[in-house]
Amino acid sequence: MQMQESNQAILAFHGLTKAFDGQLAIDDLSMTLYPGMVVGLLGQNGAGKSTLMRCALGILDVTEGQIEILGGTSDNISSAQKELIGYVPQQPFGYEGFTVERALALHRSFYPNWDGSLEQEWLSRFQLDGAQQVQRLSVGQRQSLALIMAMAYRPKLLILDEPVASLDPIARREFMSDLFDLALDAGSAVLFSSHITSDLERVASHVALMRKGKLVLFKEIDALRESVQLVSLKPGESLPEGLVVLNRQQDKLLVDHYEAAMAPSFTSVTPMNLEQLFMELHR
Ligand SMILES: Nc1ncnc2c1ncn2[C@@H]1O[C@H](COP(=O)(O)OP(=O)(O)OP(=O)(O)O)[C@@H](O)[C@H]1O
Repeated sequence: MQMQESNQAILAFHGLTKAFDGQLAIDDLSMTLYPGMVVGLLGQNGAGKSTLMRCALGILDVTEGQIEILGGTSDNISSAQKELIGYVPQQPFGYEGFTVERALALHRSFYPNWDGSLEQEWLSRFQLDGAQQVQRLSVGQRQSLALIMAMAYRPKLLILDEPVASLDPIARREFMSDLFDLALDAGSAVLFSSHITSDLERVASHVALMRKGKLVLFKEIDALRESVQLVSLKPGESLPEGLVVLNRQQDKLLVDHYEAAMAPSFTSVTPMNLEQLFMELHR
């Protein structure tokens, strides 16, 4: 996907650091999301993904650094800006005691740009019954409802913390393609975390890989297949200039910024899919 750098950033982290009781959860992280970007955030449990999202939304104060969000800053998000942001936390939710229909009616009233036909389309897609009590919904149905609530007003910025973990494969696949359409049609940016690397490969334009609070990799998913490789150096050869070592395991190196011209320096060069890359990074 072609990104226009001249577009105004929708979300930008500048040297973000977040500590809890002196323990770093985010460590000097910088990353910018432009319109049309669907960024898949990948990292082990505790890597800092939810913390990053909660800092972006001003739910958590930052320890150091700045976050720009929709032309403002995360410590002072206006109600007009909030109408342009959709967020689904890892554990939605509220609306206990409401039916699905009443919960949606209340939620809808906060968003002037609510798209009723999109809401109806998704309700039937997820087979949600408007008369059902919210507290009686299954975990996956609640997640579906949370997604409708976060997306039916076509937000400019959509932040989803493991949005599909409880969805069945059919719902997941359909939702994922909607996500992509939303970003492209509405010129929105999406930041979503997921442990399902195949989903991420299918819909993300970019992957952001976090390890222990640091952003280890942030690049277009297509570029990843070229530039990240598992290599073994020929005896006596030194590492080509420009190559960045992400991890080292005996004679195997996981490298970024690989180029075909560097091949003579290695006895083996193995491309990685996202899951393999993730495994190699954490060996
Ligand atoms: N409110 C908090 N108080 C103290 N420590 C916290 C708090 N929230 C998160 N942490 C710590 O920050 C680190 C990052 O947690 P975070 O929830 O961001 O990870 P994550 O990548 O989202 O993990 P998962 O994939 O399990 O959801 C962890 O060590 C966690 O214990």
